[in-house]
Amino acid sequence: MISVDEARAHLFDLVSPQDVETVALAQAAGRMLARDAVAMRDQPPFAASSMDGYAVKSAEVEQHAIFKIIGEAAAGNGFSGTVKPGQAVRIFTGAPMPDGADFVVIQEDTDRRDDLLTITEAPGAKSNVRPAGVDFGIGDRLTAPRRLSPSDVALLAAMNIPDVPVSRQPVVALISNGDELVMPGDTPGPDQIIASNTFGLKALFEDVGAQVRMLPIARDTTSSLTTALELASGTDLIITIGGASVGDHDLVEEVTGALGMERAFYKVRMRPGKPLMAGRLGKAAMIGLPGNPVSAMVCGHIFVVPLLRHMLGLANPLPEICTAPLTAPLPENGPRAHYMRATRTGDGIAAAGNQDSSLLRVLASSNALIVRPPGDPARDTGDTVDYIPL
Ligand SMILES: Nc1nc2c(c(=O)[nH]1)N[C@H]1C(S)=C(S)[C@@H](COP(=O)(O)OP(=O)(O)OC[C@H]3O[C@@H](n4cnc5c(N)ncnc54)[C@H](O)[C@@H]3O)O[C@H]1N2
Ligand code: MOO
Repeated sequence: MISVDEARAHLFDLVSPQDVETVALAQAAGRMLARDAVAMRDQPPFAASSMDGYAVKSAEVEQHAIFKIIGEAAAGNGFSGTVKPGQAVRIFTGAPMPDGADFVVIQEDTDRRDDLLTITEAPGAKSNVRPAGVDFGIGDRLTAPRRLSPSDVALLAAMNIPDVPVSRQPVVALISNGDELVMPGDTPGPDQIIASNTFGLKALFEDVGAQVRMLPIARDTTSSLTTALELASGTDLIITIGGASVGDHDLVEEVTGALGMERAFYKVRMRPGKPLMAGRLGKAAMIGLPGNPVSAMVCGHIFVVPLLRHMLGLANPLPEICTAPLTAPLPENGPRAHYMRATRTGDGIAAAGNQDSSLLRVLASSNALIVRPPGDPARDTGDTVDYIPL
């Protein structure tokens, strides 16, 4: 059996970075920026007023000063003249500052009678002028790779970038297999349960930017699993769920072998998730996840999410490792790395009492996985442990 790090290295070797494609800005949210975006303009492109008021010369600003109003500057319609001593221009938020003016007195601090303006309150030192290019200037960059957030999309729009180079989304095929499985909403027979893993994994992988195709559940026959795997052709990553272990009805190894899978590894020194397998199947990478629901989800977090992030071009695709003090002791760990469902609170972190790999309720109420290396000795309350936030 190989270690988690070795398994991840093998997995990364099975894929290449995704091609770059161009998408319209309106479709860019959530996509991975593939090349730096470079601003082609300054923002704002001119010194602009940040308030509604009157543009004047700062040297003349004092309480009781009087000005003659000579015109108006609005957002989108600037004032073309020049402000001379003793003059003011009515100005609105976002309007270009008129030549000659470098201060905006907010209208609450003034009294206007026809064309005469009096400053009634002592204005503060703040000029209420945004310098040209204060947000960004020509040549400023939004650096790649980065997953584009709504704020990034707003910034790209302001930079006047209508088409965005992004990494093509990895297409993932998900194949649950087992005679016991039916889809949520179906009526299970007396020996059947609901296929939950497909849904949890789909959500997990879409959350990091993959496109997921949920294929029909394969039955426990070689022909059914073969058909499902054939339906997955053309995808970047084929993931089977269940049937990975040593039981008579665990067919993934046999069927993928018959289809010519070049196996990279089978079985990892970890818990849950030991019967993980991976290799290449045609042009796609293939991962066989264990069927136990928590094992499948933990392997999704530990292996598949980093693999997808790697395919999308991120330099640091691995899960973030944090540390926290234990609020309850832990027994000695066995020979496999253990990813323990746990709850992180303000006081520290505690593992759930029951770590059975079938318990989705425990997983759903956990917000962290404590990471225990193989052979980790017993730990006391207060000892620092590593964990991965979920
Ligand atoms: N003799 C041994 N038995 C087992 C070993 C072993 O080393 N020797 N390993 C155990 C471990 S660890 C795991 S994990 C499981 C994994 O087995 P499989 O990958 O073959 O999974 P299945 O047997 O098909 O299913 C296990 C369990 O999970 C349920 N399941 C499967 N798919 C789904 C799904 N899509 N949604 C919800 N639940 C699913 C399935 O009904 C079973 O209850 O093997 C141990 N056995
Ligand atoms: O190691 Mo299996 O993946 O616990 O249930």
